[in-house]
Amino acid sequence: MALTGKSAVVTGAAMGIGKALSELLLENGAKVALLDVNDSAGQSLMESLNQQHGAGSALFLKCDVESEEQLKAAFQKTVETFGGIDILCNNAGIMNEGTWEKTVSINLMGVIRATYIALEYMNKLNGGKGGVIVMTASMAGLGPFITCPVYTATKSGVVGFTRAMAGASEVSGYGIRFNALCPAFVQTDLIANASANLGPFSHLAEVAGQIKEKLGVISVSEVAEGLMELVTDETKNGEALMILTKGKTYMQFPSLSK
Ligand SMILES: NC(=O)C1=CN([C@@H]2O[C@H](COP(=O)(O)OP(=O)(O)OC[C@H]3O[C@@H](n4cnc5c(N)ncnc54)[C@H](O)[C@@H]3O)[C@@H](O)[C@H]2O)C=CC1
Ligand SMILES: CCCCCC(=O)/C=C/C=C\C=C\C=C\[C@@H](O)[C@@H](O)CCCC(=O)O
Repeated sequence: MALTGKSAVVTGAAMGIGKALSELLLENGAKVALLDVNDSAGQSLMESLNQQHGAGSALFLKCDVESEEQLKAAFQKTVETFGGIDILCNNAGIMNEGTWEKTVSINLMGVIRATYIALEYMNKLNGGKGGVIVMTASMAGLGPFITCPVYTATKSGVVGFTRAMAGASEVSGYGIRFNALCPAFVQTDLIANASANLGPFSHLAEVAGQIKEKLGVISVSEVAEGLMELVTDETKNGEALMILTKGKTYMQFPSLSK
């Protein structure tokens, strides 16, 4: 799938991994709607991206993935501006074991909320053109990250949702591929602020540090390269791509249907 002329929506786009995903999509010729709760970071990113890639190539829309109403308005505005949606990156996420309900609401419910709204525009059965939806899950979604049980639960849920939606789409003929990025530690504010957000597991901060030391920390651009592979390779559907300092691996899972 070539990206020239394609339209993408990225949630949590103002900073960190979402910013890197948006930059690489634009570099490859897509137009990008940047959805984020952070108004000032989102506005200034849009201005700088439009200077680099041409006026109108990036559109910032203030949007909280916890709000169905804000998501619906943002998707509608994207379609009005860019003429459709070909790519959705469900990237917005937090790690906070203290405010665990919010972690579930953003990381898992936000992904499901945005996906179902996107289907209204992308699903070939509704007159859409199809496309690809990529979730930023985590390596925590593949095995337990013991210092962050709720975060682990949300990311495991995202991997399961992605793989089940991939099968449902294939069998139903939605024309949409679903894949998940599963990076280990990535150099962003999320891990910089992590020790203060461990809630009832704050006594395990040192253990989290040891796991981080063992696995190493990758850059946001390494995650964005993984996104490009999952978006452009049309054979990829229902994949969970683990990204570590030592490279990328497609995960193998037991099959329930084949
Ligand atoms: N940093 C890491 O080590 C890893 C992060 N991830 C995942 O990557 C995704 C992005 O995380 P980072 O870039 O590291 O975090 P970050 O904290 O650097 O950036 C997150 C962005 O999401 C936005 N955001 C937060 N809540 C939102 C909401 N309710 N609605 C819309 N936007 C919202 C923030 O304003 C921010 O711009 C998350 O889903 C995270 O779980 C996955 C694996 C590793
Ligand atoms: C194993 C799965 C990787 C998961 C990466 C991810 O998706 C999210 C990570 C979230 C939190 C990271 C926490 C890191 C914390 C440490 O940097 C901190 O606890 C170190 C404290 C210093 C010490 O050694 O006491």
